[in-house]
Amino acid sequence: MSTRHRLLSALFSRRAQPMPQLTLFADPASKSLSLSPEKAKAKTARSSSSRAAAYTKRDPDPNLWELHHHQEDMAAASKSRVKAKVEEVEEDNEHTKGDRAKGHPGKRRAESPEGGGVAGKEAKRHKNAYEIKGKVATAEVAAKVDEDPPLNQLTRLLDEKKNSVDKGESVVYWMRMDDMRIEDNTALSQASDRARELGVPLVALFVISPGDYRMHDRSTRRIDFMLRNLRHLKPKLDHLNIPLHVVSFDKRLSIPRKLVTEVFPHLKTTHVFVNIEYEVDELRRDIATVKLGRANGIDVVCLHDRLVVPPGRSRVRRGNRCRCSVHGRGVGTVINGIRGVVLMRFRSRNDPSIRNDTHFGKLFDATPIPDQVEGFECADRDQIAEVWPEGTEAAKELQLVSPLSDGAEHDDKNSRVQQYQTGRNLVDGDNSSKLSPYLASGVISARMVLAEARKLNKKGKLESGRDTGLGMWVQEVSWRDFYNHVMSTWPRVSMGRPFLEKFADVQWEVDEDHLNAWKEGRTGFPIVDAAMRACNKRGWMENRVRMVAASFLVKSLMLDWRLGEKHFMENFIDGDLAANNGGWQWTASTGTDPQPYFRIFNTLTQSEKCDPNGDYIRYWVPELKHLKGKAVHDPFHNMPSNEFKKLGYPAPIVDHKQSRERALFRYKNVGEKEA
Ligand SMILES: Cc1cc2nc3c(=O)[nH]c(=O)nc-3n(C[C@H](O)[C@H](O)[C@H](O)COP(=O)(O)OP(=O)(O)OC[C@H]3O[C@@H](n4cnc5c(N)ncnc54)[C@H](O)[C@@H]3O)c2cc1C
Repeated sequence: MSTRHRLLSALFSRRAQPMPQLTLFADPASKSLSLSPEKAKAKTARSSSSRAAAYTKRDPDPNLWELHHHQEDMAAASKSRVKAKVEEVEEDNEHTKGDRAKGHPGKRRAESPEGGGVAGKEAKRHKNAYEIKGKVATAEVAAKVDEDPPLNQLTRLLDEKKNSVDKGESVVYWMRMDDMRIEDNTALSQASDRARELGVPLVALFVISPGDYRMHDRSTRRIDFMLRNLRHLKPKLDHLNIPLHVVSFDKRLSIPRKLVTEVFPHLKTTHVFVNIEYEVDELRRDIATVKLGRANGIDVVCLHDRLVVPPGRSRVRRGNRCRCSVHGRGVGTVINGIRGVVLMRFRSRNDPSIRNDTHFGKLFDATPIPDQVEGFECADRDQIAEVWPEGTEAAKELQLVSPLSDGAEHDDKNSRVQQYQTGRNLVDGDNSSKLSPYLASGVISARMVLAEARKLNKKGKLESGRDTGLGMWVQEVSWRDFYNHVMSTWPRVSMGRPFLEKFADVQWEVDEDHLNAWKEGRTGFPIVDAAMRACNKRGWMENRVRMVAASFLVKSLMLDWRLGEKHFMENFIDGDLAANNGGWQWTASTGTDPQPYFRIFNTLTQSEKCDPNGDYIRYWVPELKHLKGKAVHDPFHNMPSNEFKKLGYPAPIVDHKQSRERALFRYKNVGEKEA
């Protein structure tokens, strides 16, 4: 058994053996797991060049993004460099100004500086109100963007008749941080076809943007995973004689201009292929790149790749509800309709003569992949790398509940995938695939996993439904598709707005101590604390405990769901805006599928259901490791107070019954606080 598999089974298969504490990472007996100070030393890479350049014609009523771009450009021209934090503050302020400049009086904002419900002076005292301020669009701006979502704008742009472009000397595949693979990659596959047609070499490009990562709350683990995957891909591309060119632009809004005016000309290309990212900022970046490219004789081709079924091709609505179950069946129907999942083939490699080319030959070593990104140094990189190794092969090797695992072909009752139906809500064992980091970074594609899932069905169909483990698993993968559909159709959700605007002004508590207790796993609710400590230590959580921890923050502590959304993004290795936002909005009852506000998770009941023997809690909350029986779920109410005190574990920070009533009142009477 490899070191990694030992570690994985230690971390995930808790029933089988006594669970080691997470200090096992530094286990002296296992040298490969101990921290290496040398490795931890970071080299930082940053390229910064500020060339003022004219930007494309602006709309008379510029949207927020373009406004930001303009302001950033002006700032770049006048100042050489401003510290990262200061920049964000300025950007946030411009955001607010921008809304007003467009004639939006910002009524909600005046009442609720967070764009949500913490009113007046109180909000200003809340440190975290500042953190999320500026990332929350006003209701008016969000509604306007929803009217004509950026994906529609991009689609129209791509459908427009375009002028033919000159041949150029290369074709570029611009790899994004969520399509980090060679296999089944639409843009890469089409770029390689085009290069072959034109008889020119294919070049892979990767853009690092710390400013983008800061703005989008990327976790250090996710960025480290990105770099590891990039390093893993480089020799593979090299083997195909494809150079990987890596550039770094701190200012995310300058990317289209930098690429079109500097990078693409340097790569001597007029044909660029990308896979579309469905987040608002990313779509706007692509719109700008396509427009600017066209104005400069460069064709930027944007393709659907991230999802099994591209947005809009499967029904997500029934009546006036937008439901994943409908979508899940839609995915099955589309795939079975086209007789299977179509995987993209990568057909051609560059001619080896590229290496002797005076220009392209140099690209192979010109831009090394940085060891770390400044501001995103991953403190626990070695441990995280052991648990979540990079590369498509590693994803396929996960011996967990996945159609990709060995043994998955046994679709009898012993099959792990079939057991998913009963096991998926249990957190005390090895019950789910752990593929989310790989799917979020595109190290494997959702098409690849569904193609494997389809093979497991005896009739060769893609099952989707709640009746079998496999069907259920496919449905879970459909959630990923679904939330991307939602985000691209209602971009408001990636602008900090609730999907259901009627809950925008729910009144949130302002309590730094409660927020920190939640983040650090010190709430006195063992299952919540276990989940949050797991999040902090391994950058990942099982779905059920994500829901429990999220529900506790929102409904029990009555803290703004966006604070939790941000914290998860900043810590998870699988941080993904669509899935994370979808999960938070579902839990906060502000989202699509029904989780009505009056359905509030009972933390204790959830704990007993998802961790029946308490093993998960004992593992992550060592203060409770000697507790027997049900006391482990609620030690405060099940132990004499002097015994409880000896545990060194906190008493519950809220009363479940009272907090439930408070949540019910605040959701029912949006904008009000109970007397
Ligand atoms: C509050 C909250 C935040 C979340 N944040 C993220 C996130 O940042 N990134 C992320 O990938 N998932 C997120 N999820 C969804 C889900 O919890 C994880 O995808 C899942 O726990 C990953 O474990 P797994 O790979 O073993 O999943 P499995 O159960 O094996 O499912 C297979 C795959 O299906 C997809 N999937 C499963 N459930 C969901 C779901 N509810 N929504 C979207 N996709 C799903 C994932 O890609 C997953 O890897 C969140 C859920 C909640 C409730």
